[in-house]
Formats: sequence, C-alpha cells, structure tokens
Amino acid sequence: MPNVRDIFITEVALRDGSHAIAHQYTVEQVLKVAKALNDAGVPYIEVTHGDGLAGSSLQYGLSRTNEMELIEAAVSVADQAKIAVLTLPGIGTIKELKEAAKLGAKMARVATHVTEADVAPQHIHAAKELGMETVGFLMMSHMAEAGKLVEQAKLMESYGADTVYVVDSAGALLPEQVRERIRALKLHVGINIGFHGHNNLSLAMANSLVAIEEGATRIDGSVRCLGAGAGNTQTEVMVAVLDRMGIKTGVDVYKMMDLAEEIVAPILKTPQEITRDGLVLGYAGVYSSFALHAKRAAAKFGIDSRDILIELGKRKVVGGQEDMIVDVAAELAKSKSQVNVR
Ligand SMILES: CC[C@H](O)CC(=O)C(=O)O
Ligand SMILES: [Mn+2]
Repeated sequence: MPNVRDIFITEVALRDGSHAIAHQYTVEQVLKVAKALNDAGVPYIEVTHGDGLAGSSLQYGLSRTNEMELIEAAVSVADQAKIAVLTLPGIGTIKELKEAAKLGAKMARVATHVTEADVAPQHIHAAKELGMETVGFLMMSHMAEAGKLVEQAKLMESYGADTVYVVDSAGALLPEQVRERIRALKLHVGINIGFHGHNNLSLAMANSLVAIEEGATRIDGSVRCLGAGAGNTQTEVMVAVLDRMGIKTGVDVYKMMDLAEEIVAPILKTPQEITRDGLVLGYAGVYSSFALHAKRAAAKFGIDSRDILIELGKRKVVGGQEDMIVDVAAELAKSKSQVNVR
C-alpha cells in the first residue's frame, strides 16, 4: 500500500452513520467495518455517538452500546488507521476525551457551530496534551459568509488545531459557495483544510472535488452514504473518482467496494438515498441529524415532517436545539387543528 497520499480521507460511517441507524451500532459491526476500512488503507476512522462523545442521551438518542466499547473495538483492529473521535464542547467533556485517548484514539475533532469556535480551546488544548492530532470542525458552514469563516478558522488555528474543516452539516452548500469558502481559508490560514459534505442536494461529491481543487487535503466520506440525512460523500465512489483523476488517497478501490457491498450494506435497514426529507434538509438548510427526530415528531403529531424541517430552517435552528423539533411540531399541529375547526 503506498503511503504517499495527496488527500487524507476520514471515514465517518461509524460516527455520522450512527445518526442514520438511531445509534444502534454493536461491537461486532464496528469490529468488522473498522477492520475492513483499516485493511483497505483508510487513514482515519471516526467512531463515537453521532453527536460525539457523551452524546448518548434522551435529547440526542440513546446508544445501544457504550461508545467507549466501540472505540476500543475499532482500535483493536486498526493496526494502520488512526481512530478519531468527535467531541462537541458542552456535550463531551475532557473526561471522555481522556478516556478515548487512553483506549487508543489518536485524533480529536472538536466541533462547534460555525460562529462559535471560541468554545473549543479547552478541548483542543486537552487533546494536544494527550498527544492527539486535532481538528477544528466548523459545523453549519452555510450559515457563515467566507469572511466570518476565516475569522473562526483563525481562532481554531490559534488554539493549536492542526486542521480546520468546512462542515456542510445541512448539505446546503452549492459548489461555488464551497469554492469561495475553501479559497478564503487557503489564503488566510496556515493549517490543513478539510471538507465534510452531506449529500442532501446530491452535491457532496461535486463539493468535495471543488474543495480539493481549492486546496483542501482532508475530506470526509461515509461508505455506502452511511451518514445523517442522505449521508456524506460516498467514500468508495470518491476513492474511485480520485483514482481516475490521478489523486492519491492510498485507499484500495476494490477493497472499499467490497466492504461497502458485503459489510456495510447489510447494516442498513433501507438503502441510503435522497428521500424527500433528506432533500428538504439541504433545501431548507437544516442539520442532517435532525431528520430522524423530525420524522418521529411528525408521526407523533400527525403532520408532514417537511413542514417541521422548513420551519426549523426559517428559525435557523442549530445543533443542540433538538428540543425545538418537538416544540415546532406541537405548534404546527396546534395551528393545523385550529384551521380545521374554523
Ligand atoms: C451533531 C454533530 C454533527 O452530526 C457533526 C456533523 O457531522 C455535521 O455537523 O455534519
Ligand atoms: Mn455530518
């Protein structure tokens, strides 16, 4: 396996994909997927609850298996790949970060809302002290213009992050918007630049390629699109496309295809595709991880989940405000019943 890479892929199915399967991963599944990814040459594999360390809760969804067991399992089979963990300050604490590092996690991705990088320094410093590679992960990047993004990325850089990511959490960014943002970061920050896409508008691959064109060297993907909403840039496809373009990822195309088909596809109850809810996430600019919550709330209140998502988009609801989903559903159901009575 060549160890020269132009692009470093982080596979997120075992973290972002956790949203898509309501956080039901088992140790056996993680062992199989992580081993196959490691053997295919994927350099980074992210494992945690979908909402990051300590995300398991009524608010975000309870995990079937303690995430530390999942991290330990992934580490046990990854003799080449590094295991990454995601943490959102305010949900995950330094205690969990230490625990994950002790189990062998080597990368910490510290995620904040795109305008709130200033909540990240303690976590980044702690991760650095633990000897971990660190990433500042600026979520909902469509909600900030390029100038604001640069300001926030510079903060991440000043805290010691090795990499800063443009995170298209809602899958709402258009290719030219990705170009503008990555170009601005490339001009103004000195650390690695990454891109994390969601495929809600079927643009994750195009956006990832634009990001690479503008100088991003860290790209996230989820095998078989196993990520929140319509999933992320499909890793096995990205590896094949980049190979055709002569861009080295160090990942074996056939092995990626095989693990997608034989190991990951059977985990999915239904294939990942762009459903109307997924499409509305991108169209309205709503967090991809809100999809399942909105579906449940819609069923509970007898309304259309698209109406909930559109209203959440109008209100510019961000991660951590999951309780608003039920509030909005209740309000919409109430106004609908009032209309029916009249
Ligand atoms: C809630 C964390 C979130 O799922 C992180 C992420 O992958 C994103 O914002 O896209
Ligand atoms: Mn995501």
